Amino acid sequence: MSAQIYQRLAYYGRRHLWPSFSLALFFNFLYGASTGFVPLVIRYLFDDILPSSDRSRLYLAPVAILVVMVLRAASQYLGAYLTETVGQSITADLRHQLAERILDLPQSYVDRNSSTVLVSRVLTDVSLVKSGIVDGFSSIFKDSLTLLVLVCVAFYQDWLLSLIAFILFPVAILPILNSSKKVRRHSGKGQLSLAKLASFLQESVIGLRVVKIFGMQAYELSRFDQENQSVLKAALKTTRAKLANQPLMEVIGAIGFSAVLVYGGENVIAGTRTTGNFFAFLTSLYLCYAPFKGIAKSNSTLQQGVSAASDLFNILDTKPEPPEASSPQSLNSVSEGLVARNVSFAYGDDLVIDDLSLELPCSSTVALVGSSGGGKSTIIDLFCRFYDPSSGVISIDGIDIRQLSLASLRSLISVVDQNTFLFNDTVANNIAYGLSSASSSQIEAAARAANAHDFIIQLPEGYATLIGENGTMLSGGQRQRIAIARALIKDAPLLFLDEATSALDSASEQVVQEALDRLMADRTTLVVAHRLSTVVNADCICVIAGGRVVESGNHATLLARGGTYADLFSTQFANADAGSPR
Ligand SMILES: Nc1ncnc2c1ncn2[C@@H]1O[C@H](COP(=O)(O)OP(=O)(O)OP(=O)(O)O)[C@@H](O)[C@H]1O
Repeated sequence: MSAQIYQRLAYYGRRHLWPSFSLALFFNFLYGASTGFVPLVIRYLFDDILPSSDRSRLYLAPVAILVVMVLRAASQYLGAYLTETVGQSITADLRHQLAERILDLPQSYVDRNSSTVLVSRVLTDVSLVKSGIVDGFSSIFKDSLTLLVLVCVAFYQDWLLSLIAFILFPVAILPILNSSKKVRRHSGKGQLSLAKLASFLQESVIGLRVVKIFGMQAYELSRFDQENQSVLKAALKTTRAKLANQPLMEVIGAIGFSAVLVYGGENVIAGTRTTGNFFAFLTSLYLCYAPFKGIAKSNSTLQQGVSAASDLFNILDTKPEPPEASSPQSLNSVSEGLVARNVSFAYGDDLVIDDLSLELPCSSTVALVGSSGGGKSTIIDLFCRFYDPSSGVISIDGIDIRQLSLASLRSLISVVDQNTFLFNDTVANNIAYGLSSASSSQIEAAARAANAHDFIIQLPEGYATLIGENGTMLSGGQRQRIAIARALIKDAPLLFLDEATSALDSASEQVVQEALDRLMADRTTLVVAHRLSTVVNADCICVIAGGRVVESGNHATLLARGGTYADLFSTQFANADAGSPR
């Protein structure tokens, strides 16, 4: 499992193999090799220079050490910088791929997962992967090279003493592997809890009005604290697993060092070993200690990165849905219309659309009405291919929409619903969202047609005004008119209106309805509406109940029939002094 993750991370690294990674390898090797030079100089000093009382060679030694140390410092700087470059570039690639995948995530995935958890998880995971690669992997890499050089130097100096010093090192491998698993497990749980925590906070901020009006601050805080405790527990477990190796390393190091001290010391006293030889060996051993401990420490950082990478790869492996046809077709316009034949669809096991058949002829207006939960919005989602039906066919001009490329299908459709989503950008950019190349005169024309121009020019910076997160600076009716202007600019032949005026008061509704009338002109329109007054002029009204069409016809026919529509209509006009239908 983790081998696959390393493999995939290595795959990302391939692009940076030359020159960054290769040079990083070279400089890290140089760094390790230069460390190994120190004990050799010490041995030379004690065994050759000092006994010979040769002053010229004595002054040469510090010069040599200085040169090597300058080389070492430069290697350290360049090695660290290049490794960081590789790590940062890999994480940038990963971020790009994640953004690409998130923009393509299946709607069902988005329905199942909290958006904040997803977003904050991705962000924390990416930063952990970065630390795993840059801090973890690069330190392990550098320390391993240094350790390798020092062990070689030690064996070169004295294989027997080296054997005594290093014989216990392999004992540390099993506990390290064991703690790696624990670090991965607890760190994964901690990341999830942290993401949930972020989600709580964001929800509380977005829903602050509701929290305050219901006086639920204490309740929200207790929910937060519960998750906060989970984060704390996971963090402490991760820390315990991380720290577990340190004492073991110390003990192994101390045992090795003591054994060398006794055996080597005996040799020096017995005269079978020179002091220089022994001191140089002890120096090698001492120098081994830092990289040896460093490997164990960095391994934990690497494991956290591996755990985070595994979560990110799960997102990357989510198949985009719905799938594109193997050789998708394109349509630039609609000449016949849209037809749904015997379409069924379920959210999980919950059948919501049941053998529905419906026609939306070109240039006509068809209305979907009916009680809440009947499946009207789901029908629009199916027409946009946010979901695919489990059976039946939806076609445009006789072509199954699954055979059309997603881009082509969606270029034929504009949707205006009651929850218009606006981006935290300028008014102009929000209007031009469907056509980023739109000129300012096109934007203004669309805004005028959408009855939005007058309020836009009242804004502090007119069309250049930033409208805040999801257009918080605007009223519901203003947001709707921006959405209508956006649809006008897109100029798609199919228009789906889902309760586009339901959230508005009658004065705003009138202004928005006027704009909608302009938008609907010469377009093929599907309107979902609860207020029947808005759909009486439709060419065809379909009453939806239990995911199927239970009645259809124009207003007059349906009223005359005296069925469900007639009941709905009379109830609405009896309950509300809604005035006469348009
Ligand atoms: N993303 C979803 N996941 C699971 N079930 C869903 C989802 N969206 C809607 N549903 C369920 O599907 C059914 C139909 O919902 P839909 O929104 O299509 O009805 P509707 O007729 O548009 O309702 P309304 O008039 O209240 O907007 C409902 O029972 C709803 O709970």
